[in-house]
Amino acid sequence: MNISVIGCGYLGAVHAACMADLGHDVVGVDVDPGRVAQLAAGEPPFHEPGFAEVLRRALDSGRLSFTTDVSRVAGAEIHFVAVGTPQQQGSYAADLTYVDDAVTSLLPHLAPIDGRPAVVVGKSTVPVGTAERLAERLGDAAVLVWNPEFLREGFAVQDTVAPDRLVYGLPVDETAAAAARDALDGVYASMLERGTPRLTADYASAELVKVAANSFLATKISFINAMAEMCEFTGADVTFLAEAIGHDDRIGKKFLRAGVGFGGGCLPKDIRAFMARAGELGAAQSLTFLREVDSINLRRRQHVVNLTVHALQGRVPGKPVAVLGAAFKPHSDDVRDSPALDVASRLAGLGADVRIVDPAAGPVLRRLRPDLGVVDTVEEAVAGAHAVLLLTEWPEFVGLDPAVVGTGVAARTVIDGRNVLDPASWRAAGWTYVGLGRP
Ligand SMILES: NC(=O)c1ccc[n+]([C@@H]2O[C@H](COP(=O)([O-])OP(=O)(O)OC[C@H]3O[C@@H](n4cnc5c(N)ncnc54)[C@H](O)[C@@H]3O)[C@@H](O)[C@H]2O)c1
Ligand SMILES: O=c1ccn([C@@H]2O[C@H](COP(=O)(O)OP(=O)(O)O[C@H]3O[C@H](CO)[C@@H](O)[C@H](O)[C@H]3O)[C@@H](O)[C@H]2O)c(=O)[nH]1
Repeated sequence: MNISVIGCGYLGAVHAACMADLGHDVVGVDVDPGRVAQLAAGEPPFHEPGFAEVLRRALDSGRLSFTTDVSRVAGAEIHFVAVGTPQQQGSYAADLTYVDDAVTSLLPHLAPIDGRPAVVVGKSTVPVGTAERLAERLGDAAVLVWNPEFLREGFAVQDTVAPDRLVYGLPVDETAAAAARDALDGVYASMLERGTPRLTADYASAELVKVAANSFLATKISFINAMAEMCEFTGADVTFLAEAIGHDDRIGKKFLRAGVGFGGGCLPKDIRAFMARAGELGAAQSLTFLREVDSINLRRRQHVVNLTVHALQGRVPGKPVAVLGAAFKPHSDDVRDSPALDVASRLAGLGADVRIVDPAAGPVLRRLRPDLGVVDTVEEAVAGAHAVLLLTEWPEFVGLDPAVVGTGVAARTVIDGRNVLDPASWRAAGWTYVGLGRP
């Protein structure tokens, strides 16, 4: 099928390449000429395992191209909207400017193909009610489907081609809904043939599935981080607690890793936008718990700062501190709302001589935060450090030998912000080990 993808960031670029790899003809459109040039040259503009290979294969097949010229979407049967919906400056609400701009730019190029209406598919994460408003804006020019995306960074390719489920939010008009559903089924045929569950609903339900899922995940993390706080008060071990409660199938083991908390371009801004939307709808009370989820999460960052200040005996200015990790999670170079970067920034703000190292996010960090001391190796980061903070659980950090790391430091204190190191072996090597809710 002929497809266009508007917005080629983490979501759109991976979606475009994967759809072409599945055999569709895809044009990816982005307003950022640098990004388009990189993608067209087969260079991933971000770190995402497996993406470079899919991108290269899709480009070589001749089925994938990238452009800044939105008129090139004419001829596509299906147009995916995958632009950003970041948090507005000074408010919790989502900024829908990019989504509205994308629709505005598409409108002149939408036309029926072989008598079938054009189909616009919203993939961006939006406040409930957005799809209905956009459908009105599209009028007769296209049928709108809301098809939220659930991919995780670090697993984006795998999650795109083998999702847990597909959700379609369809228009009320049954004929339009059937046409749009069939068109989207054509795009996802290989997944549907493998038995991927496909759930259809109205627009509002489909939009809510996405933010409900992210709210649940964020709540799970803040729940275990609240338990970590309780463990800190009682001397109990949150990693044991998580394992023990996780044996109950109703609770499950996933998303119960206590530490410095959640970050990234999704969970933090999505729960805030959800709260903002609830307020607009007069339903703020239904989501007050998310306020607590957010504040537990942010508290963990300050807690790590406090632990570090304590380790430095309150004498922070000028003290070298090694920060291992900058990305919001391993296997990504995304530093959007990253807890690691936030902690590093707060410590730098207190005057610490922060040296931060990340296997993937170094170049991004040098561009975005030239004020921070970004280094290339763990050795450089820990040289002369009075405290070592592990804040992103990259395998190369988890596997560090405490004896080797210890040779470079000024003081052997490690703060394990992800509870991934083995306290016994670090202590045996002469380190003061500080976990988060873990003695
Ligand atoms: N990143 C993820 O893992 C993920 C997963 C699921 C859903 N989402 C949602 O998907 C959306 C996109 O997220 P992202 O992380 O890919 O964002 P991003 O910021 O990485 O990418 C957005 C891209 O859209 C481009 N853009 C902006 N306005 C445009 C326009 N009018 N026309 C064409 N291109 C335009 C930008 O230049 C940028 O390249 C968000 O709503 C996000 O919440 C993201
Ligand atoms: O037990 C856990 C699990 C995760 N995290 C943190 O939570 C954040 C988010 O992790 P994850 O959800 O794996 O990454 P994302 O790529 O942001 O994916 C989330 O956000 C996407 C965008 O909406 C959704 O599509 C995904 O389904 C949803 O998992 C990261 O900072 C993790 O370090 C924890 O602290 N403890």
